[in-house]
Amino acid sequence: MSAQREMKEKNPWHTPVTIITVIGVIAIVALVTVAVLQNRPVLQKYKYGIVLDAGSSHTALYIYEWPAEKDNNTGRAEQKYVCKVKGKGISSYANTPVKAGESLNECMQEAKMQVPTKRHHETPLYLGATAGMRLLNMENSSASDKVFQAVEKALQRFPFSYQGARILSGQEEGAFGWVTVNYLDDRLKQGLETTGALDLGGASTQISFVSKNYDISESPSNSVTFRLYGNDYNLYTHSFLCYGKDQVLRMALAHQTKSGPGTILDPCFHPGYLELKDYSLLYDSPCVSDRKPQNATGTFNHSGAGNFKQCQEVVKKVFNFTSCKYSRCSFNGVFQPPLQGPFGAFSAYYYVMDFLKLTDATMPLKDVKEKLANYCATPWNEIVKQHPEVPIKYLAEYCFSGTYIITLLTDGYNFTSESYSNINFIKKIKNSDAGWTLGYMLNLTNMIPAEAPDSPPLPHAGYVTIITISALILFVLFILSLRFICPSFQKTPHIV
Ligand SMILES: O=P(O)(O)OP(=O)(O)OP(=O)(O)OC[C@H]1O[C@@H](n2cnc3c(O)ncnc32)[C@H](O)[C@@H]1O
Repeated sequence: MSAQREMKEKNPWHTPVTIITVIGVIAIVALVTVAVLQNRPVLQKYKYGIVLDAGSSHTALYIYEWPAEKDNNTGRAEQKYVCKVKGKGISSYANTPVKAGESLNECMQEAKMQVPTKRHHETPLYLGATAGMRLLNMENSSASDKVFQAVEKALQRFPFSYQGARILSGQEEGAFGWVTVNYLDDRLKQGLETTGALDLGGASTQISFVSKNYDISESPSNSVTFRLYGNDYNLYTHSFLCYGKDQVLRMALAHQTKSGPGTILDPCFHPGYLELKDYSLLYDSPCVSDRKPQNATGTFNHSGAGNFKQCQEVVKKVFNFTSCKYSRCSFNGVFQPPLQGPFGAFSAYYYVMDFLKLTDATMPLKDVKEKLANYCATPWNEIVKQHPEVPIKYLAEYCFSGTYIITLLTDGYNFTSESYSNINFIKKIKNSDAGWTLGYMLNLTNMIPAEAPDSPPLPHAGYVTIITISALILFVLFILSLRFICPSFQKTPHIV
């Protein structure tokens, strides 16, 4: 008997405190394990959406993906893939509509490879056309219908869930660009101050921003209201048709050639630049067709003078600053409330300013103008030598486009030397291109809820930490209380 008791007293595993401690530790480990495993992220599955941006200059196909179990709520849709369609925009196939459809095949085949086969049938496919088709539709609506028929036929051959092809209004283009920028920046979900959107295309340009001082009643047609994640937004947006950079170049050239001279000395092109151009091609657009001079010859010599200041004067002539029936206007008698907040400028704003190395937001406006003036004055042969990799068409136009951008922002939209520093020239936000396509898809798939989704009060790590600490505290209190209530649970055994 006494040997047995001696063994028990020597072996600490046999004391009640030890047994309770072991059981307690096992319980805590089990509790924490369950907490960790239960909340462990499950293997992610994705859903997809495809949007074709049928612009005036070209078409691009975007594939977006988002976590399958979170659509409608918390998962963020992101750009997975982009395919640039070869050739020009679909509006350029007005005389050969079937080719508009065929031009999309290569990118659509790519899309088939990019989206997992089992998701093909549930993947929505949209085509949105912008200013190129807006102009074609104005000019020749039956040609525009035929282009759409051909495009529809081509897209319906693919196994995706085809949702239609249509022309976006300028207002939609502006508003969805704004949604994209603010969605990708997580500004909508967090209810933060929003970023305005400046989009410069080939045939139209859009400005969209939220302004505290915007009285909708002054110009209801410029207002778009949203309720997103529980917040109300009253967005000002305007799209200027014909004010994309390709159409403005036509207008500037039309202005310079209006008296029908054989040669024009254009300050917006580099000294030494000389190109024989076709009058009928220049005037082949509703933006300029009414200005075609009666006695115009077949061609004209387009030569460069490379003078930024004079170029600004030429560019200013495409704007009408004289009439405004509202309290304030941008140009062409269009209402614009006071500018507010930061702005993201994308599409051609970015392509041009990036090439000119003028995207640094800290660069003062006067330095931007100075650099641009130097660039415009550089002889054409030097420019070509310095940039052998850049297509000649783009290269020839950067002086003009840069000057147009600065003139549009300052004289057109009224950005000052101070507020110019609020503009960020952006291409992508978190790997997704800035543009209207993502906002368009989010809207059509109802992926941004009007009300804020319920979210767990704590993040996963916080939840596990609190469970662990609480369990440990409870356990220590339990052991202490046992010792207090029942002195026989003392650690030192009493030997009788
Ligand atoms: O919105 P719309 O007006 O329909 O036009 P788009 O959709 O075709 O417009 P993009 O944003 O694709 O392009 C805008 C313009 O920028 C031009 N562009 C594209 N890449 C460029 C680059 O690398 N350098 C200079 N210009 C570029 C293009 O030719 C257009 O004139």
